[in-house]
Order: sequence, then structure tokens, then C-alpha cells
Amino acid sequence: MSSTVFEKTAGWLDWYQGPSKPSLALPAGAVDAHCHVFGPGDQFPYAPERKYTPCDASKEQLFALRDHLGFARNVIVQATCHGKDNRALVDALLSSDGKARGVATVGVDISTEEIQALHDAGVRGVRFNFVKRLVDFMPKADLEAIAAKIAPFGWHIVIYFEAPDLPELWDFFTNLPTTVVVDHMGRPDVSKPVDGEEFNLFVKLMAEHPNIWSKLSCPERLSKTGLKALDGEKNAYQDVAPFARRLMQLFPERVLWGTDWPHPNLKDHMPDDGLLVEYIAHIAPTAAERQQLLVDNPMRLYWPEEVA
Ligand SMILES: O=C(O)/C=C(\CC(=O)C(=O)O)C(=O)O
Repeated sequence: MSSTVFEKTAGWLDWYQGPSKPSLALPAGAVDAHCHVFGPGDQFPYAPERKYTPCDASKEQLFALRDHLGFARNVIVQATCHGKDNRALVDALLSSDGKARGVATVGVDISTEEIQALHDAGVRGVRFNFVKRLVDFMPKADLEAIAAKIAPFGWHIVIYFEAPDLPELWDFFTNLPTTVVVDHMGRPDVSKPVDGEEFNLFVKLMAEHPNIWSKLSCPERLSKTGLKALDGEKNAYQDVAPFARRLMQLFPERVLWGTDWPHPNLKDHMPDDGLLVEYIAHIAPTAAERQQLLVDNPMRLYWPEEVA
């Protein structure tokens, strides 16, 4: 799977070919609320300021995976390798028959007309990324200006950061004027206790701020000692599951889940996405919880017009 015009970052792992069919039947209308499209680079070039060059991962390949795994819809999140150029994202949204909505990355100079055009294509949020290996940070004043511009559209803000950076970013996050969705549970160090100081701070963030939601995604990125979602293993990433389970139990109306396909920047292994879906049974063991996590919550956030 090589790009025709770009050379992948050395050591890049392509996504898993021929994923298994999950034995966990997902509820009707399930939403994969965190996934990406990459290029294809010859059609939608990667951004000059990117920190990595991925393999291509097209909308057709994403939609085929959606159908194979048993999801009905996708939320496609702009990845940093495309910078503020949302053309690949918009193209995927417009080709989805209304089955995909998006989260874009924008600059402070974006106009109301440009926001409206993204909205018409299906974008419902912007992403602010605070992971140093992925982006050069935008000044907070610029992010606040973006937040003020998108808020009237009813959009939310997706934030991506690592747990050690939460104390420093706390005031900024808690002053944002919209719904805020945290990627991958704020990237806890899962070798620390689930009820320890670090993760308690994240729980406090959600407990004190009812506008803050979390994705329970990316066990394959966070796991340190868990089995991998490979070779038929349905009990993968059990060191991460208690963290996700705690949030599911405490905040059942503010959690989302996504595959993170095509899993950018994994260095160790590439999960079988079918087995990754089996992980959901460990963090949302009842059908009622899976209905909230995979259908009710993402529908409220991304397709509110369809929710009675
Ligand atoms: O896919 C993710 O959510 C995580 C990423 C990549 C990313 O966020 C991006 O490139 O925008 C990571 O940890 O490298």
C-alpha cells in the first residue's frame, strides 16, 4: 500500500489486511466515532508541515471496513498529516451518503463562509491538538478565536493531549465555550492505578464539567502489558479496559468509541480491527451500555436532527 507520490515515514505500519468479522454484534446504527482518511496522496497531498507521512487510506477503504465490522456510520477526524487542508475529509463526507460526519482542523483566519461550507459538507467540530510529536502548537489566543467563531454553528471542540499535560491545560480546556470531546481518555499512563492521582484528575475534569465528553478509544495505543488484538485474541488490552470501564460507568451519556483506523503512528503492532471491536464488550458489557456508547451518544452529538 504505497503512495504514488509520497514516501511513508520509515517504519510505518500499514493497517491490518483482512480483519476478522467481530463476534460481538454491534447495535443497529452504531457509529465509529473516531477514524481517519489519508489522501490518497496523489489526489489529496499531505501537508508540508506534517510530522509524519502515512500510507494512503481512502474513503472507499474506510467505508468497506465500516460495513465489514457492522458499523452504520463514521465520524472522520482530520489527522495532522493533512494540516488545515480539509479536502480529503470533505470529499469523504460528501461521498458517504450522509453516513459520515467530520471534525476539521482550521486556522484562525477561517471565515464564516468557509465554516458554513464545511458545515454543509457534514463537519460538526474542530480539533485542537496538543501532542508535541504531532504538531507545532497554535497560540491559545488563536484557538480561543477559533472557538468563538465555530460556537454559533453548534460545533464542538475535540482535544488531543497526553495526561501529564492536563494540569497546565486545565484552565484553557475548562473555559472553552462549546461541548468538548477528549480523544483517547486524555492518554493515561495505564501502568499507573486506575484510581490514582493522574486518572483521578481526568475523572475530576469530566465530573466538574458536564460539557466535557471522552472517547474510550485507542487501547492499542495505550496498552503496555495487555495481549494484542491479533491471532484471534478477544481479550486484548486488558490493562486499558478498567480506565475505559470507569468512564463508561461514571459518565454513560458522555462517552464515544471509535476504531482509530488506520491507526497512525503505531510502532509495535497493527491490530486486527475485528478483534478491536471485541474489546467493546469489556468496557460496555451490557447491550444498554453499548447502545449509549455506540448509538445514542454519537447520534446526539453528530446527527442531532435525527434524534427525537
Ligand atoms: O489518530 C489518532 O487519534 C492519534 C494519532 C494521530 C493523530 O492524532 C493525528 O495525526 O492527527 C497519534 O497518536 O499519533
